Amino acid sequence: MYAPVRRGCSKLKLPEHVREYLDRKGIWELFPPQREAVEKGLFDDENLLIAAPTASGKTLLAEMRALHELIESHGETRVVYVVPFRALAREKYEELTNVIEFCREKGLEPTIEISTGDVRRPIRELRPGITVTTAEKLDASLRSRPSLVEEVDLLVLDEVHIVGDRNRGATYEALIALVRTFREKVSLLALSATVGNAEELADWLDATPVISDWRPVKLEHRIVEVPSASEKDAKVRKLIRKCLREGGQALVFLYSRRRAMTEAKNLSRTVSGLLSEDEKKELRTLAERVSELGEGEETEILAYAVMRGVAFHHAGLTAEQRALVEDAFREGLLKVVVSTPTLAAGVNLPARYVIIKDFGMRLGNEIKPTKNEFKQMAGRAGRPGYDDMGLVFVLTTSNWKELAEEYVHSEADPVQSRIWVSGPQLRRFLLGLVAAGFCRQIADVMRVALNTFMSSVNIRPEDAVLSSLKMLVDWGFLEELEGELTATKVGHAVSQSYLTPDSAKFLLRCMEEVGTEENVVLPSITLCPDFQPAPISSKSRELSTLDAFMGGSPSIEADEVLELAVEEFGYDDWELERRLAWAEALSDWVSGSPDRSILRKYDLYPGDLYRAKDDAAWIAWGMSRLARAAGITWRSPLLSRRLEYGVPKEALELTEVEGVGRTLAMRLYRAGYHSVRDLAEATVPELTRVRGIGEQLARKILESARRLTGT
Ligand SMILES: Nc1ncnc2c1ncn2[C@@H]1O[C@H](COP(=O)(O)OP(=O)(O)OP(=O)(O)O)[C@@H](O)[C@H]1O
Repeated sequence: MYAPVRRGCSKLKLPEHVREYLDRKGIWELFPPQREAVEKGLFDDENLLIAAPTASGKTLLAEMRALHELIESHGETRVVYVVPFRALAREKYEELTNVIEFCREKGLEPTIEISTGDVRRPIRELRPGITVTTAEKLDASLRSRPSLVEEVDLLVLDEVHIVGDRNRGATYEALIALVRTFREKVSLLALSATVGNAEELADWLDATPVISDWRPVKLEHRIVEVPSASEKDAKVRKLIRKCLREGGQALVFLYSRRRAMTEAKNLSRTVSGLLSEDEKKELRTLAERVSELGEGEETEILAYAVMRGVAFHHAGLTAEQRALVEDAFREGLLKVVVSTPTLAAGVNLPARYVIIKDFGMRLGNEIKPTKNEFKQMAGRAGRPGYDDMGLVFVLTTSNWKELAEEYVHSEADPVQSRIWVSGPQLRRFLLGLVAAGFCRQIADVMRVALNTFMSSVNIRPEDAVLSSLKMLVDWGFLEELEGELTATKVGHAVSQSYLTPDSAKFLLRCMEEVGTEENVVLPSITLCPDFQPAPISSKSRELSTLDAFMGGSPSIEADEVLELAVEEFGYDDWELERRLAWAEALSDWVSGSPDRSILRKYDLYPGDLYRAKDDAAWIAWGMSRLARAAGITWRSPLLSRRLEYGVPKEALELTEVEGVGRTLAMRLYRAGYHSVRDLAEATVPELTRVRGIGEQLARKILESARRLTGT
């Protein structure tokens, strides 16, 4: 049953349940892009691409569409909501939970799940309801469960312009091509920022475009010419004071994590004088939580700034710290966030003032920001419901003023396909198609390739596909006989591990030619391209890099790994140095060295360390599968789990006990508890003698240990 929406759009008909849902959310009128989407078939099973600015209500359209399909199917539809960044998943999951709750109140039984991160634990099934996931996770899952593709009814592609991203674009594009080829009945809702070629994207997706530059809050740009860096600092402080006095919040963007941290510290002096006593009290509590969630100097500085109403935000923070900062900023408690552009790309965090401090900076071969980065950052200005206007301040010297003007007045750049220029991802995609059984013939592979964005804009994929397939055959991952393709045993293992074939080939060589002991495996991991090294310092070491990560004893094996890496990937000294520094840091990690000392020794951010150990645990797991498939004896059986938990072999067992993480496992081990059985036989008073264990935790540990040992 359809009913008109109240006020402002009387001609528009909405399904009754959608109207009720909007009523409950207090939404009485649709925004212009939303009206257009309804008129163009949001509720009529149409594929749609919505390209509109931040906060123009795209997510709400996805909620309405999902709700409608769930109600119409009596709760049976399976909606897959794909996000390009893990950080976005949590936010979307929370919003979409409202849809599921609404359906359940109507007596239906759909569920909502979030599945991101670890590709070692694939999605097993798509249940009726909504699954929020990342492109990587879904792509990896399709390798072990290809039939998942037939379970996708509605595919929501959030931030689909990320297809043009240098690092993540290829996987997103490949995934879309795969689902569209093998699930003809899928309906699509693609959401995008405003991009220069939204119509081309829509064409590719067979979707009706809804393109709008309507914003809920007006945006105004001010280009501010500043003669010197020191005057930039003074200018930022002045703007922050003005913004806060007006009751607003500010985002400051700049291009280095270290400078973001220093800037936050400096600005905290300006901001603290403008806080009320109540705010200071709440911020003290928040700062304590920040300290609990991380270690090291950066955490201390973050807590210091947070106590004064300011935070920095970048990928070096732990996921929990970032979530805390984001929530506190949304609640208005934090007044200023200083960030690298990652925040603009990945998190929905609007503010009244956006200050772009580093306009016209050379980073490598690029002038920063690029136009699309600029649009992303500027687009965060103006908080709907709080601000009448969003103000973007671009601080620049006279030589970049013209470029700033151009950015302000021009359209966003077009999205370009990355798939054919990103060799390793393309090869992973093609190998997966064959190994998972989606394609048997070269012609089948071409059929999928023709569904990529690149093909849809008339760039022919044949040459790239054929040369990549040939490489996969040469490397022993595929076999080809008269156009018929099959994956070899090792090829299957590569595909299921989700390693790129390029990394897998190198890792296999390391294992075959050098060995599989831990001292070979750790540098093999950090030297393969699937390990993406975050900034790390190696200056603390006195020995040569190679000697140092071997704990001071030079090793012929490690030298051989290094040579293979140079041969395969042509790394320069700088790249080798930092990848080897990571091998050393991870070696400290699996030896149980305290987080704090690792962070200090290598000048690391906690988020970078934890991400690196997760990636390394995945690669080690992948290596063990490759070894098995290739008939190589794997001599580091516990390494993947030790990388995950950061403990030596002897203490690993203790981490099976509930409530026992890395730090506690090491403390318990040192206190003489060497097995779960030792713990099961302990008493509460004995356990509370270990630092960090109170009575409650002691009981929990005992219970869990006794359960595990059946005593
Ligand atoms: N028609 C509406 N009336 C009032 N508020 C709305 C309406 N549509 C959406 N909103 C609210 O505006 C805010 C932004 O909407 P939404 O998150 O859907 O935008 P978006 O385009 O998805 O943003 P982003 O690109 O950052 O993800 C949300 O708080 C949402 O509830």
